[in-house]
Amino acid sequence: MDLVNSLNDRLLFAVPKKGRLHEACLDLLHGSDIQFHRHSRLDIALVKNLPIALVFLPAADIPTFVGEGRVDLGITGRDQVAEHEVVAPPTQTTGVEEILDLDFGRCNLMVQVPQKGELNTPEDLIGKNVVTSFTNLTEQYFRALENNREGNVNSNVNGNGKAKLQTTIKYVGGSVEAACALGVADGIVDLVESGETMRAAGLKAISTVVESTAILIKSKSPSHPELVDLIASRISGVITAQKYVLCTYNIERPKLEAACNITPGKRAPTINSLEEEGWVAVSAMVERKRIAVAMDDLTAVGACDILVMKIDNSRTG
Ligand SMILES: Nc1ncnc2c1ncn2[C@@H]1O[C@H](COP(=O)(O)OP(=O)(O)OP(=O)(O)O)[C@@H](O)[C@H]1O
Ligand SMILES: O=P(O)(O)OC[C@H]1O[C@H](OP(=O)(O)OP(=O)(O)O)[C@H](O)[C@@H]1O
Repeated sequence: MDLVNSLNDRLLFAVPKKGRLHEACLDLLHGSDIQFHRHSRLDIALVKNLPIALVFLPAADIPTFVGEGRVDLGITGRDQVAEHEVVAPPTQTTGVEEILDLDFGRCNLMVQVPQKGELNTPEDLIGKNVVTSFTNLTEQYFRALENNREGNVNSNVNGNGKAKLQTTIKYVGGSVEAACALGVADGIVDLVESGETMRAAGLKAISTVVESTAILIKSKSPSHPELVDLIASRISGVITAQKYVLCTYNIERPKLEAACNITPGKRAPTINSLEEEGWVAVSAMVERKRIAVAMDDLTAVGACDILVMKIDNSRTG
């Protein structure tokens, strides 16, 4: 098969090839009925049931490919888009547009220093060594910090007219947390989710550079705009289905208002009369993370026969 020619007329959709976002992206594709078979060692897979080709790329490279319009659609972290945009700010024709927040891959890019030590604020790191995989955002962060420092007069200007950074920023590709213990860095800028990696390395967070989740992005002029809308709508349906459950219960009409305040639904609760005089049946979407408390509260106001159902898929407004 001539793979390159078979990419003609297909929407190109970039997906992280490994790492923290990979599995969740495969689940999203599956839930959106995007069917493909990926041959081992091949980073391109043709979708069987839609004119789309999936391109498996490192999450860090996806903003570049989408931003330059080589790839139409992509999933990556908001942190990666921000890192890319420091060096390639969006123009009218280049850059990416965020279409959807995918509600997974939640983490913060944070400034971290040893738990025990004299460094307690980001300003304490000015003039010291900082190690990170996010050199552009880190440089931008420390440049702002150095510029804002009271009484800062930095006449030391480099070739591109920018003040020379007093803080030294070094790149490492992974295991950033080891840098302080190994004496390579005084502080680091790295991602924190649960904080376990940070604490295990004897570090503490002292500031947030960027808050991140996985996002669906598109190029400024995608080749198949109608397909972009279709994919966004399918993915949005899957995300909503993962985020909500359907809760149904019976309640006496006088208690209905109190119950509806607990389960207002996404738009509004559906209310049907029961054959039994004075009783109604209610169904409403409830955020999965709120459902246990909602059931407690519904019981307290007199709801009964409370059932909770998983939503397989959805299309909601
Ligand atoms: N601990 C985490 N929790 C949630 N999301 C994370 C976490 N670490 C990274 N991410 C998100 O996933 C993106 C990709 O990071 P990850 O480190 O998995 O990529 P990678 O470098 O391609 O993979 P690997 O680390 O396996 O080489 C990050 O830019 C961030 O948006
Ligand atoms: O706060 P936590 O839940 O502990 O997660 C944070 C860790 O996750 C990411 O690394 P990953 O494990 O993906 O590997 P890496 O260090 O090689 O990038 C990130 O770089 C942190 O090291």
